[in-house]
Amino acid sequence: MSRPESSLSIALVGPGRVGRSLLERLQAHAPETWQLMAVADSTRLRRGPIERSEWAQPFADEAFQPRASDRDWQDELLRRDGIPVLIDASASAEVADAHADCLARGIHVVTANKLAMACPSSDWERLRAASERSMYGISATVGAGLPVLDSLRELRRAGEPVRRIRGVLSGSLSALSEGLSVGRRASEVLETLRRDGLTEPDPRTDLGGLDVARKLVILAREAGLDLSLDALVVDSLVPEELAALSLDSFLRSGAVLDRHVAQCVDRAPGSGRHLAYVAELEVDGRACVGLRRLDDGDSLAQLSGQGNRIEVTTECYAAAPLSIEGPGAGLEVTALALWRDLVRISESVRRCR
Ligand SMILES: NC(=O)C1=CN([C@@H]2O[C@H](COP(=O)(O)OP(=O)(O)OC[C@H]3O[C@@H](n4cnc5c(N)ncnc54)[C@H](OP(=O)(O)O)[C@@H]3O)[C@@H](O)[C@H]2O)C=CC1
Ligand SMILES: N[C@@H](CC=O)C(=O)O
Repeated sequence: MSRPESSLSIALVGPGRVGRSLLERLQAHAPETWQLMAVADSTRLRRGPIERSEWAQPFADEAFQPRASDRDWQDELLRRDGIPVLIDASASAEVADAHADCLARGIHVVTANKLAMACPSSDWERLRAASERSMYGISATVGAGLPVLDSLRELRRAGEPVRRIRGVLSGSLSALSEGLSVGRRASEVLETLRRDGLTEPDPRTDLGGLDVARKLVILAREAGLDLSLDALVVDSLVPEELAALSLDSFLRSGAVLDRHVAQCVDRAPGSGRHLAYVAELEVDGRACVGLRRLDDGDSLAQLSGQGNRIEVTTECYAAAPLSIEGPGAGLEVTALALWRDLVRISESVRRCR
């Protein structure tokens, strides 16, 4: 006998490229019992319940207000009968800071935003403890939903210690490395990647290695290893003189970027003919991310497009690492990862009834 769907009361923060893709999916496929109770961007708030026909365009009419306190709509989510869920599809530190509070108050959180999971060590214990109170869906934060975080969590629960993680963790840098290998200019490749929704809102977060560093911290934490951003060696592809410019000025500085990236390519460690931006973590805590020249036989040299590959070495997976490969960025795969976490919350609540 099929049981009724759980009713979810959803608030979505960050209806940008990823957020809109998810809203379209929700509008088309969410069970009737799911309600959209709030949508907020950096300045606007639309309170619900919102008519389903308007989910994909929540700010299309004037039915929104300036965004003030989030506490009000969070309180309302908690007062409703449905299961309260916050979806964070922003890249905002302010929204990330609210994850631990929401989880501690009984609001489940589903996020594409990596900032909370990659927080400083001093904040980590609080977030970890809060995520035992409510469900924390983080599948979208690494590999755009490739099943790597689930695998690491299961290895940890099974008592199988992780010794090493190595991989290509950025879809945009994977595609950039491929473009550079065949002689394309960095600025030209970057423009296409931005248009296709593969970069961070500010692509310097990708080029500077910070996005990859955050993902490595998230992988390490999910594997039960102690790593924080300040312990990582990060090789940046962003020239210093472009680091503090406004986004528009940075995007107009293609020639400077191209010269700098060409120097980074010349200086990249290794002797092979394949370029890749590689993340490495050893069990003793040594961790680095940077551009490398890889030999033909290297498994990471075989990637194309926005391909990611994550290799996990454990005692059982010693001779050959556990390897997970697939597209590591993209609006639809990321929205699908968020959707899968929502379905997981809905099903797990249904099972507990
Ligand atoms: N693209 C991809 O392949 C993947 C992306 N992600 C993650 O998805 C997230 C979203 O990326 P993307 O959709 O490209 O980003 P966008 O810039 O397109 O959208 C970001 C959204 O967040 C909103 N926002 C910004 N600051 C705040 C704030 N303080 N409070 C509420 N909303 C805010 C923006 O609103 P406003 O317009 O008002 O600023 C906008 O609606 C990022 O964290 C990214 O790392 C994760 C995996 C893969
Ligand atoms: N900008 C990121 C998107 C996913 O996290 C990437 O390039 O991998």
